[in-house]
Amino acid sequence: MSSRFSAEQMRQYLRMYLVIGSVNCREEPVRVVKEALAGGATLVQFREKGPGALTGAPMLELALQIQVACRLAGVPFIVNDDIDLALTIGADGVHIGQDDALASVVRYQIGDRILGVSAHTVEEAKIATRQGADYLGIGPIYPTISKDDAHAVQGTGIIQEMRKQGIELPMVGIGGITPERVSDVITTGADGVAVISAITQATNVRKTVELINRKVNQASMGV
Ligand SMILES: Cc1ncc(COP(=O)(O)OP(=O)(O)O)c(N)n1
Ligand SMILES: Cc1ncsc1CCOP(=O)(O)O
Ligand SMILES: [Mg+2]
Repeated sequence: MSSRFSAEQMRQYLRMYLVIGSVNCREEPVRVVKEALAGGATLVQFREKGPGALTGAPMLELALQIQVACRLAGVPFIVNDDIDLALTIGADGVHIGQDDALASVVRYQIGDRILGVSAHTVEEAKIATRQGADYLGIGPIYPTISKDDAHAVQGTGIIQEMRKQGIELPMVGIGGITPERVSDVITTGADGVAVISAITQATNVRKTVELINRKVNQASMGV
C-alpha cells in the first residue's frame, strides 16, 4: 500500500464505485454523477472512452466538473488510463489496466495518489501488489455492454480464487454488475462493486445507488 490512504479506508471507498464517461450516459453526465453522489457513491472514476468519447477541451471540462462534484461530496476522484490528465487536474488517483502503462512506473509518476490496477489472474494480482497498487479491479465478472475489448467473463470464482491464493489487496468486482448480483460479488470476497451501465442507464440513478449501497452493506454483514 503506497497511497495516503490505509487499506481499510480504501476498502470503504471501493464499496460503491461509479465508473462513468459521457458515452455511457443517457442524461447529462455531471447530473448523473451528482445524483450518484447524493445516493452514496463512495468513489468515482472518469472513464471517457469508446465511440463518440470527448477529447481535448470538452473532455477536460467534463473531467473538471465531475472532479468538483466529487470534491464537494468528499468522494475521491479517479482518472482512467490518462496519467497526464490526472496529474494536470490534481485527481486523487488513476486506474490502469494490463495493456496500459506499467504499474511501477505509474506509482512513481503519481506519488501517493490512489493507484488502481486491473487484474485477471492471481499472477497479475501479485505483480500489481508488488508494483504498488492500492486496489485491484477484477472482471468482467459478468457480461458487459460497456467495454468492447473486455476479457472473457470470469464469474465470481476469480474473486474467490484470488482470496484463496492469498491476495489481500482491496478488491472491486466490475462488469455487468446489477443490484441483484451485488451479494454474490461481495460474499465471494470483493470489498465493493464498480458499476457503469446499471447506474448510468437507470431511470432513477440516486435510488439505484442507494439500493446497491444497501446490498453491499447487507452482504458484507452476512445478512
Ligand atoms: C475499477 C476498474 N476495474 C477495471 C477497469 C478496466 O481497466 P482496463 O482493463 O484498463 O480497461 P479500460 O477501462 O481502460 O477500458 C476499470 N476501468 N476500472
Ligand atoms: C471498464 C470495465 N472493465 C471490465 S468490465 C468493464 C465495464 C463495466 O461496465 P458495466 O458495469 O456496464 O458492465
Ligand atoms: Mg485502461
